[in-house]
Amino acid sequence: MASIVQFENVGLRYGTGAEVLSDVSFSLGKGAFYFLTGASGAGKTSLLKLLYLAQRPSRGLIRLFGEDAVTMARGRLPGFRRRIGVVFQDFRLVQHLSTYDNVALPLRIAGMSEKELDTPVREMLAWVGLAERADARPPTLSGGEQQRVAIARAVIGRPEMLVADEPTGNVDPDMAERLLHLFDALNRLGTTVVVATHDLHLISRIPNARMMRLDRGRLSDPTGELRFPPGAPA
Ligand SMILES: Nc1ncnc2c1ncn2[C@@H]1O[C@H](COP(=O)(O)OP(=O)(O)OP(=O)(O)O)[C@@H](O)[C@H]1O
Repeated sequence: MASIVQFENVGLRYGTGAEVLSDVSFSLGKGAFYFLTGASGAGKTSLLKLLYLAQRPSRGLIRLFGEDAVTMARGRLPGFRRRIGVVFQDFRLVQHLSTYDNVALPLRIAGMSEKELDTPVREMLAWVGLAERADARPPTLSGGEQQRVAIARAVIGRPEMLVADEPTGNVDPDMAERLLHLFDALNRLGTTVVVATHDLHLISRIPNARMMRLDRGRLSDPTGELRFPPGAPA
């Protein structure tokens, strides 16, 4: 399988603190589905930030979409980021835009006309159960509703890679399953998916997913040979 991401001996420290990620080496296969697990504080969000280019490593090599992401000129970063859909742990919705406009944003940035984007945006809102909340602004939405807007916005543009940080932390189990189904459908269309979660039930729902586990800043399998979850066919 061709790889879309390669990390070699990556380390990350914030400021002058101790390393929060050390000697992290792995590669992600194009079109595969990964879960990232690990205790609170193990470094999951930090690893995802490196993946979506919000953070540069303190040491090591990162290749993304076949290019060196560490030495890449700053001016090229936005173009790369547009190829990645991100569901942030704290949602980061545009507060003054409606639900509809938040979800439409990636399609507008990609140059789609209002006429073209209306149907996909409305279908996506219906899928995440927010058709009735299309005109509401984020401050009037519940945490679970905001999380669903964030997910809809991240997946609507069919990015090459989807990176999601605890994307079902604020919704009930039925909705979590529905959202996972959305990630699975996107994955079947070719998107490489990386989901950080503590939810073992969710992990068991995608039998072909591979596992990455962080333990205090280190991958529990230092060879980077990422494994299928227990009980799944190898
Ligand atoms: N901006 C920052 N500045 C300094 N230290 C940070 C920063 N962000 C994270 N850390 C530290 O890095 C370590 C890893 O944090 P990170 O958020 O990556 O863990 P996590 O596995 O995502 O945790 P959680 O499951 O609780 O979200 C923690 O010790 C945290 O305090």
